[in-house]
Amino acid sequence: MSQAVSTAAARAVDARKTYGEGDAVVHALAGVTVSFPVGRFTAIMGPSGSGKSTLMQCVAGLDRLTSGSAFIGDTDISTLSKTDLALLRRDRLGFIFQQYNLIPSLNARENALLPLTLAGREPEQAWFDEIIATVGLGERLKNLPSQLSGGQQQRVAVARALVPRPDIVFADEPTGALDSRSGAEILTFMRRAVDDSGQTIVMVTHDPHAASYADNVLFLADGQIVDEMPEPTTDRVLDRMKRFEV
Ligand SMILES: Nc1ncnc2c1ncn2[C@@H]1O[C@H](COP(=O)(O)OP(=O)(O)OP(=O)(O)O)[C@@H](O)[C@H]1O
Repeated sequence: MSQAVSTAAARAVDARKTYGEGDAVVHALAGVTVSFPVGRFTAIMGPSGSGKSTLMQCVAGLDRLTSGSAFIGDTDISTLSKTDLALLRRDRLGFIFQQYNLIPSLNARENALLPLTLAGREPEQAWFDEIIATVGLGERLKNLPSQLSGGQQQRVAVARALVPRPDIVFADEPTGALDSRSGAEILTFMRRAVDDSGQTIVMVTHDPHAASYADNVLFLADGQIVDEMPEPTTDRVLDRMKRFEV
């Protein structure tokens, strides 16, 4: 990638991840060097099994590379202990998954504040209020997850990821479980966080329309980055994905 190292919120250098051995070996990542620029929204696409989730998990410190390095800012996370990695994830990263992963016994407000509560940090009230207003949760803050629709639960998960002002938000199929309208709302919130607050977002998706909200799309195939597309549109991403199918 062309971005200077100093503007990378996260990056990977010759990242390799291997599963199994002998005849059964799988090179989930086969030497990926990539940079995720600060204040930009990057989507990762590619056929099933191309290594998208593995790349995200290894750069986000949820899994370890077999070789190569992954950095969050200037921190080489490949060398961190399990405990330091957990602290880095807690203090510097936000996560949004397809399944919202809310705590069933906590209401929407408590769920949205959970990363701060766990870190012993006080919320910045004005910022919290702004995010809650943006994602349209004001009326629902006292509801338990079971009293919310899927789209509303994902709004809570988006608020939970953004409230601590993380260096990066990693999102894995954030709209995968939502209808198209709720999905569009979630993507609009994510886009707004980048445009209005300079949030850095990295998102894995199968959906060309979801990818069109990003500033740049990276295409993976067989564990390698094979293409990228700045300023994507749904149709152009769809066309590029079709070329993987031949
Ligand atoms: N724990 C594991 N053990 C063995 N092989 C694995 C494991 N996790 C992933 N793989 C393999 O690594 C490759 C990349 O998987 P990965 O989940 O990163 O792909 P993906 O592009 O995210 O796929 P999908 O779009 O289907 O979610 C695949 O061949 C997968 O089968």
